[in-house]
Amino acid sequence: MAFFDRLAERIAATDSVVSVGLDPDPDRLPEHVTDRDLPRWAFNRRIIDATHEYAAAYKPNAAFYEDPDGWRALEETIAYAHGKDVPVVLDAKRADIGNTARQYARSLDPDGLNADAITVTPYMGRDALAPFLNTDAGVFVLARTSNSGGADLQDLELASGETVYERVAGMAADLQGEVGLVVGATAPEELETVRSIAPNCPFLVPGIGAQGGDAEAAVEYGLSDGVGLVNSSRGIIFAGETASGDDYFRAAGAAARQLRDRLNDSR
Ligand SMILES: O=c1ccn([C@@H]2O[C@H](COP(=O)(O)O)[C@@H](O)[C@H]2O)c(=O)[nH]1
Repeated sequence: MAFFDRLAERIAATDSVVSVGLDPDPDRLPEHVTDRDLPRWAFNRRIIDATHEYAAAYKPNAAFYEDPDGWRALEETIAYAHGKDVPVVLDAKRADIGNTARQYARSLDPDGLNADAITVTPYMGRDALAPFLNTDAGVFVLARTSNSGGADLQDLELASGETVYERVAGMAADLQGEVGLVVGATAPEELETVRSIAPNCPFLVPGIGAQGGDAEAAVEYGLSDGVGLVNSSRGIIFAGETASGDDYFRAAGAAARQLRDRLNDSR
């Protein structure tokens, strides 16, 4: 089944558009997982157990797994999320010349990492995105990112009068495939603009919680026909930082539930 149909089913089943970001920063892992064989996997497993009923998706950022043990932890994490029926968006911000992009796209293959969707960067243009598009997997194209430097290039005005991020949104909306857009909740006006350019694209909206973005705008503009994802990573997985033992993970579950409920107030 195509990614956004599966995501729609998951959103309906959980009544949630929350994407739980699995970014297990080694410097912030609780002591009781650091002595395990694969601490990031041990941590993610407990987080998934605590949050899956509120999770429309999980979003591991590849940056937190870029070493041999990390890759094993990521494989285990994705398989475990699938065991709970939760789709996984690999936030890897890939794309490259064709033969290289084809290798990156293996992250979406069942005999690769088996992620359900991936984030890609539009900077190299359409051909660099093509290898990600001819499958049922979801492809979220970075349009207007949540960091302050996102404005440096993405807000530049082109000779046509449109901004770079508007051009990216238009290009992505024209692509064939399971295409969505990444637009940060820290840029609510840009969120509204991108929604008007790409009315049928589901958005992946990071930047709420730790980055202080606008959760209400994320819901108002992030969803297309009810489908889209609003991500929080540190705000959920480290919600229990001052707690210990099982309370640590209970706090993550409570944070995911509270975010679901808060977002649902605006749906
Ligand atoms: O524009 C973007 C694109 C990606 N991200 C990623 O989302 C999470 C956000 O984490 P928080 O802890 O909720 O701030 C993280 O993996 C980022 O790399 C983003 O923030 N903004």
